[in-house]
Amino acid sequence: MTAQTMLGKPLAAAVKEDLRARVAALAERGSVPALGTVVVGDDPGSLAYVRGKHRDCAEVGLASVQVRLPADVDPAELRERLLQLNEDPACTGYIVQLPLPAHLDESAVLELVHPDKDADGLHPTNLGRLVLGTAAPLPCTPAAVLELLRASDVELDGAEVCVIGRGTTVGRPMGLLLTRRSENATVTLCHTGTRDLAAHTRRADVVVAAAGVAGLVDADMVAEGSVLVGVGITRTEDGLVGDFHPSVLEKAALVAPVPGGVGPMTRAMLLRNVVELAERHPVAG
Ligand SMILES: Nc1nc2c(c(=O)[nH]1)N[C@@H](CN(C=O)c1ccc(C(=O)N[C@@H](CCC(=O)O)C(=O)O)cc1)CN2
Ligand SMILES: [Mg+2]
Repeated sequence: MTAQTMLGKPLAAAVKEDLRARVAALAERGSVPALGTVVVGDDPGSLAYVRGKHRDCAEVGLASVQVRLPADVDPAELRERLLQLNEDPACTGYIVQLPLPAHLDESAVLELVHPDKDADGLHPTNLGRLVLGTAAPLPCTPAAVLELLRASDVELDGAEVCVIGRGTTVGRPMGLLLTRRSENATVTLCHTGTRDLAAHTRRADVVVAAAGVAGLVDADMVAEGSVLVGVGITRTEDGLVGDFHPSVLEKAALVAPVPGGVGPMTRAMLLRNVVELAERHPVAG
């Protein structure tokens, strides 16, 4: 079997087209939504991702504003800037680009973002809403994985899904999304302490790999005809490498590649969150 691929770009383009119309409708009602980005330090990868977010905003007609702070910023100064964004009526929602420098407590920083302005869906209140199944902005990467699976008509009802990675931005919320009644999957959440990873991945209809370990899952570890979604990404001398070894392509039915699969959709999901926040809490621009 040679796997088909689930590509993120065409799907992201369709999402953006829908969002452009919704942003135009908001503008007609006098509301101009804007995304804020907060970058601490000058990590080239983070700066590139944030540049992409501002470009994406412009593409769909959203305004955007960037806050940049030095890598050694005083936590009190960062707090002050986030509280200003919480109060700023021109900012619909914002994100704090991760990872943060080591002297900052990531969870404490994310908790400073007002839940109504949480464009990344990572505030504890919004993660709690995800647990309860009430309306909330969804974390962008798990939402992107779900949209890719839906677009390819992957049957999730009753499916065995193995998620590799227990982080707050991907693995844990991924498990919560997939086990909602509307998705109805059975999820096994694996991590670095999992004793026999292959036993879990081999049993799965769908594997979502967010470990960030290049080539971690090879053909021998997956079922014939399975659906594989790559999230983890490693930069090597040979370029970007995902968590799935290329050998899986001979065994799987459907693969979301790295790069080119989940990444572009993650960006589109951030835009969708901003537009939904604006529709829920309109402000005059
Ligand atoms: N506050 C946040 N920080 C981070 C998030 C996030 O969702 N919110 N996710 C990642 C970085 N990220 C967005 O911020 C992101 C990563 C990768 C891609 C992407 O399109 N990847 C491409 C490859 C492009 C490349 O790296 O050269 C792909 O997979 O095809 C988009 C967004 C961590 N921080
Ligand atoms: Mg830290």
